[in-house]
Amino acid sequence: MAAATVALAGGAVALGLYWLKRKLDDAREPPSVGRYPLVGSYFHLDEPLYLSMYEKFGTEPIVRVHFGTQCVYFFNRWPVFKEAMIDNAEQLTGRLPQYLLMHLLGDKGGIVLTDGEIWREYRRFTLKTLRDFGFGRHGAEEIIAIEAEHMVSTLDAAAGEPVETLMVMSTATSNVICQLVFGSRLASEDERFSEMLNLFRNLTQNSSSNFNRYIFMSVMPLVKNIPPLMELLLKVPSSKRVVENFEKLRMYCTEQQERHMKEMDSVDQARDYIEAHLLHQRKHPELFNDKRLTLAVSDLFVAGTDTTANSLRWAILYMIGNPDMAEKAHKEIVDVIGRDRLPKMQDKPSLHYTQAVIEEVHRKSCLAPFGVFHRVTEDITVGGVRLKADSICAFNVYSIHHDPELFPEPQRFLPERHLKDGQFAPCPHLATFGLGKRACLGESLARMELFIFFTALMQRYRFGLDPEDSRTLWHLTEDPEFSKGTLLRAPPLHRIVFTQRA
Ligand code: HEM
Repeated sequence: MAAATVALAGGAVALGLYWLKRKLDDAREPPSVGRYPLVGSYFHLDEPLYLSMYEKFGTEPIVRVHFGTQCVYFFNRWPVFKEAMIDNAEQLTGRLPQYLLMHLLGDKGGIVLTDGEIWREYRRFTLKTLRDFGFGRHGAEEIIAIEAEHMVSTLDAAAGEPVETLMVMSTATSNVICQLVFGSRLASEDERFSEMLNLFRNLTQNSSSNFNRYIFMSVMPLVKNIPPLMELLLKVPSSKRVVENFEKLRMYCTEQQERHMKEMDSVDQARDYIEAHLLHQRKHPELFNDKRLTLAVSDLFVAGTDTTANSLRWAILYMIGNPDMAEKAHKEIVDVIGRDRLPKMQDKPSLHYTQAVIEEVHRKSCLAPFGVFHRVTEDITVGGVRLKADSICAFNVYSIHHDPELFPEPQRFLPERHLKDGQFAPCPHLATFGLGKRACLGESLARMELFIFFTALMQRYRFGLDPEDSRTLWHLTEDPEFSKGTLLRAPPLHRIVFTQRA
């Protein structure tokens, strides 16, 4: 009896001390969305999280969310975001440790999820190689122009019947990556490619994967110290599905690599990313190998396909919502380019209003609302808050892009924000592609694709909603439902009528 009383009293004291410590810790820390022991903020997460964080904590520079015991610091306003990513660029180059990936592959690698020397070398190699193949120069422009021609001929063939846009746009954007990476238009030429596109989508746009992500992040710090937990995690049906999808992706990339390897003996000048890698890995086998190549290739697809495709889908929807702006952009395009040829990058400097529209699409759509999570590599201070090494950080693109001090009337779609005396003057406070050393590696390619595809569509068509769809524009652009728990803020599936202009 006495022992039980002592145990109870001991438990109560421990709980009290825990509560007191947490109160003291919390007083020194930025506000939290709320949390309970062990489960963290799970029961406080109002989805979509980017929106509830903006509505409840819009004026707070940093907000904390607890994924189980793992605290994540969200930079919620521009000054702290910039202070973190620019002033502390080197210390923000870490990523979440990928124990699961390492467990599956026996290795780490790729670009998006890795860090340290492997990331640095892969990022440098990838940027250089894609640049050599015309990333940011004529090579990529030619590839995009061919895809723009295919896109408009698909839309012309629909002859005014409603078209589901995600497939058309993502086929075009993934063909661009296919050409640079595989040297062919696989997205159109291989029947299995649409299955691959669906797998990418499952990783980024499936709201049920939110729960997985929460569990994943919550248990990761424990997995490191308790290996059987990893085995258990891999048996949960939802994580099993993610692993299976990932495996299919990996197998597909491996097949493409093997096809290239067979032809490699006769090649001393690389024609695409895979060949460049295979040649490079002969010289630097200590860092570059087949497994890491597969991961780097799937990173380029996951990061480079649906991002650009969905920005285009947003642009079309915003033009439907703002027909006067659509007419103004169309007139500018026809005045500068005419109707007889497709747009080129050389036209860009003359198309001020069109560029401002695209910039406003980036601001308003907040495509990747939390970017990709970062890990702090050594102790730093941001916004007066001490972030210890291994702290996890992210940024809330939605809060930054809807800050009324930076963007008056933030809910309005206003291309004029990015014009000065009629000239394109992009607003410097956009977080679309991230900032600093880990900013989007594909930004220049994405911008080139968006310019050519969007301008080609605006030159040729009027856009309209499917008359048989009962949903309004609000359901497709503003309804919080469709972006609950997803990594990408993509409009729900819908069809658009493309009417050729006279
Ligand atoms: C509108 C289109 C796009 C948007 C909005 C976008 C946005 C982003 C964002 C927010 C990040 C994370 C930045 C950070 O961690 O702080 C990122 C990373 C990345 N993006 Fe993009 N992206 C787009 C297109 C592309 C394309 C076309 C490619 C492919 C060539 C690409 C490849 C990557 C890669 C490889 C990373 C990881 C970089 C690293 O970790 O070092 N992205 N992107």
